[in-house]
Amino acid sequence: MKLTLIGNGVMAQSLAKGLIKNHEVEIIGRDENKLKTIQEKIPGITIKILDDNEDITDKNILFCVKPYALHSVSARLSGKANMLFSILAGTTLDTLKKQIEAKHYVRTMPNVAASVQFSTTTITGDKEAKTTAVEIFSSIGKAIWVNTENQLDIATAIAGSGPAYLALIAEALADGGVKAGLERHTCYELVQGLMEGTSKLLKSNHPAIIKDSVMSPGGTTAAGVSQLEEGAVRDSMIKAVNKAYEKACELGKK
Ligand SMILES: NC(=O)C1=CN([C@@H]2O[C@H](COP(=O)(O)OP(=O)(O)OC[C@H]3O[C@@H](n4cnc5c(N)ncnc54)[C@H](O)[C@@H]3O)[C@@H](O)[C@H]2O)C=CC1
Ligand SMILES: O=C(O)[C@@H]1CCC=N1
Repeated sequence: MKLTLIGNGVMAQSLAKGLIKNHEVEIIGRDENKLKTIQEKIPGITIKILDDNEDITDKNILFCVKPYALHSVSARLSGKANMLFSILAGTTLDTLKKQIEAKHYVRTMPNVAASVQFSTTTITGDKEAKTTAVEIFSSIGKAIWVNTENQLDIATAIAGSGPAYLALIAEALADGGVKAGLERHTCYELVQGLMEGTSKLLKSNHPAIIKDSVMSPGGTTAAGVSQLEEGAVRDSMIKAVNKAYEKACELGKK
């Protein structure tokens, strides 16, 4: 299937890198230099500068611009697309329908791990497009269909923004090791392995069981965990997800 990405930013590039393995991919953007660099980095991709009257008739569009750019970019599009897959945080199906013509509308929330085919993507929208949407996003990781846009906004706060939270934790853990005297490259190697191993365990174990199994009475983990509790790490995580969800709702009202 041919997919046309509109936007040449971070997320469009992450998606293009992953999707090119199984699809024909075209990327339309406003920055010629960036497009040329993308073509060098992703062999096989087609690049195109966004016209003032960009014909999207019958195309399958992945809309990848910032939410605030929706109006200005959609004003430059003409014709009726086949499927419109939006990745815009918060932006509702109703808003998309008012701005861009398409036969089917789908909201998706992938993440940057799309570039390594490990995105966790939440999807909702026209039921007629469900099979195709799940197929496309399964080719770049895990695809989860939800029934409401509210669920997608909550998922945005976990898996869309989530790589930033986990990267922040990874960096902080490494900083802790450096403070204690271990070389930084070794700390990053440890953290990378730790994240990968824990992710594998999480596939078949409840988080509380993993935590309990590591925490020996009077041991190192109990000492570390009690410090995390003092820093209100759990509470901060819960609040972070809720703040991000509120922001997605706020973006949807603009
Ligand atoms: N960065 C991430 O991890 C994720 C981002 N998203 C969503 O993806 C979308 C894009 O985000 P990023 O790639 O991070 O942003 P970015 O700033 O890297 O890319 C935005 C793109 O929009 C284009 N653009 C902006 N205004 C334009 C205009 N007036 N005319 C033509 N092109 C215009 C820019 O040139 C750029 O190609 C956002 O809507 C965001 O909510 C969704 C999931 C994850
Ligand atoms: O920060 C944002 O708004 C976008 C949506 C999810 C990840 N990045």
